[in-house]
Amino acid sequence: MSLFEESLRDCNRVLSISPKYAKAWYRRGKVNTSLLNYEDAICDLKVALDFEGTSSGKRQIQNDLKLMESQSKTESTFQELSGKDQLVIDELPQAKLQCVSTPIKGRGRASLFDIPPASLVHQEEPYAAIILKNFRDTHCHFCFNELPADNVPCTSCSIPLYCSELCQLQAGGLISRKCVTSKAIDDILSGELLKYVLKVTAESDLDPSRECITEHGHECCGVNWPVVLPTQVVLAGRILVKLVELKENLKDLDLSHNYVHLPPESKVELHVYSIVLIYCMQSSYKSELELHGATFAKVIVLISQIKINSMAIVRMKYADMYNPLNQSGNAPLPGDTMTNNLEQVRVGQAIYLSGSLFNHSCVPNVHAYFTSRTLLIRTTEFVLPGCPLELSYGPQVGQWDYSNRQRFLQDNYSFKCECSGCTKVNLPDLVLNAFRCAKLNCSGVVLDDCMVEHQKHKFCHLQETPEIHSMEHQREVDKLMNDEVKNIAGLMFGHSNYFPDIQSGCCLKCGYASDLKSLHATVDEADLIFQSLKGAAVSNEVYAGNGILSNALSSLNDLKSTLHSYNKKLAEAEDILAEAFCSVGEMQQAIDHCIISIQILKKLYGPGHIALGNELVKLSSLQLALGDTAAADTVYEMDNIFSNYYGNHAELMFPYLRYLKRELADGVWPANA
Ligand SMILES: C[S@@+](CC[C@H](N)C(=O)[O-])C[C@H]1O[C@@H](n2cnc3c(N)ncnc32)[C@H](O)[C@@H]1O
Repeated sequence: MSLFEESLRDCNRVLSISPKYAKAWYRRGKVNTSLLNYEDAICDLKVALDFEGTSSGKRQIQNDLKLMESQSKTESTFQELSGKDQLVIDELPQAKLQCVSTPIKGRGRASLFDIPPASLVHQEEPYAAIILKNFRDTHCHFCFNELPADNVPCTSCSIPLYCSELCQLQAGGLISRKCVTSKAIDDILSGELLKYVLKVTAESDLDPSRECITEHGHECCGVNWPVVLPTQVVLAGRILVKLVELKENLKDLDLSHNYVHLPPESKVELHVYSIVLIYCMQSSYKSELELHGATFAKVIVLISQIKINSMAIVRMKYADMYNPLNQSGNAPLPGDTMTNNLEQVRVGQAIYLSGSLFNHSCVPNVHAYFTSRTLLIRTTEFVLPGCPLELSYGPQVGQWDYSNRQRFLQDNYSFKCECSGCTKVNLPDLVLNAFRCAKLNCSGVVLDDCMVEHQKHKFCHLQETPEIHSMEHQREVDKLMNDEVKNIAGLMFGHSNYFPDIQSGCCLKCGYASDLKSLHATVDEADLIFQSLKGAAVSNEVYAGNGILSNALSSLNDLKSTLHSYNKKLAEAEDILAEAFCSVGEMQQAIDHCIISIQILKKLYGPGHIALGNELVKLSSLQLALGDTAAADTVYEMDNIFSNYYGNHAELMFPYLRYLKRELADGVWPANA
């Protein structure tokens, strides 16, 4: 079944009960050979040899040992790809931060000194965390990594599942394994082999200084209420338990909350949930959480604090082909392409007390990610002293337009975003969903009703304080290298007194009026065609002759004559075409469309943004498959982006980076190169 890690743990369990069991050592050696852990495999076989009682058994082990010793000299690709030792990262935040406060955003984090890009500025374990309902059966309830086949359940209620006894123990569970003492085996083994056996059969790798938390303890007494209550309410329960256990029941977590901004029906809901939660917790904490108004009020505030301060713990989801270290343990074959989308999935929800002091920006200068349940925050650009460090709570400029970002932040966090991306005019917001001017040779922007409304809002801001903003706008404009965009922007912001009269359907550059209804109809029609092409590409139903590709190409032309050249829909259409051409083996066409998609995204996000990293993975993979030497530059660019956002953790988070770099270094090109 190729479940090598699981087999290894089974062997360990057997050996902790019966440390002299030669067959289990022999099996362990075989499993370690499959995992290419030759050093351990050789030790396993040596121990097996010492414990083996029969001469035929000893002969067999000796033969295997010889074979393994010669095998271990030839290092394999897979060993390098999965070499976990090389992925152990020991890095602590270096930069000094300060807490600042502004009237609009409240408290926030800022730099004290210059901080170079890719610096780790924050690292924190959660105060409390919980797995999301959809992942209860697939991910470890403590570390949130994917569960192996031999998962370990909670010792009392068997509902939460853990990936190892270590996680079970840290989540407050008990383990039953006995510790093997040297007395039991030192009549046979000595020296290095004795140490090796004791290490393998040790009770657990738990560092005694590490905190063990009764994260779930109170929930398993009686009815399984966490399945029924919303995640945020269960998380509130876990925080209460922690406060009680630390004898700090009355302490306020000092986090901001949105209770006053909530509509009446949401307030009522909060009151009901707080009563239900306290009742549920009575079986474990009757005396600490009394049924009276003060306790309910505390829980109401706590849940509203969780609403705006908790963070989603995310994991990357790869299509099988993407992951060089997939279940089967096979690296992708040379020529395998990685054109599917990489998806981020939210597996858990947690409260990080200091991490929640980072405010939001739609043009963030720091990036948050997670290893296990640890929050890590890294700068993505050079930060000057005193500059606020702001991460994105979800939406970013280039990804969504102004109105969608504002709506998301209002709905989920109850605030009106006042970041620089939302208060200053920026070109991505202008072109992201824009149409193109229908007049010949005009490259102007045409906005529809709702886009006009939002751009007007920003221009009002601009009109109020033109002298402060003009320099900023000039810088914005300079950042964009493309002449066409420079023209549009120059026309709009070039003269400080110029305030264009933005009208829906009219070109901002020449004033020519377009028929918005027919523009929308063309886009809707093309949308349908591209969605069906996408579906066909995913299910491998695109064939050179079935017309679906030529249909999509003609829709692409329609889109090009309707949408502004940097409209995001064009990037998406080019991306779908790249995937479809790849699925029919037309690699050069796939590369060409992929490159155009990336060019558009660069205009929207700016070069070096992580959104481009994923696209560059696709491009480099296609280029490597075709033996295109441009792959070297693409891999270099991709590597820079991932290193900027994930520092030393880049290859740990995205194992295929190592594979792509290695393929490039080895020059593993297909025959037609
Ligand atoms: C997680 S807290 C951040 C810390 C918070 N400023 C404090 O004083 O505790 C999120 C809250 O900060 C404020 N905030 C964060 N980013 C903001 C932004 N870009 N614009 C306006 N308010 C913001 C909002 O009140 C939001 O609900």
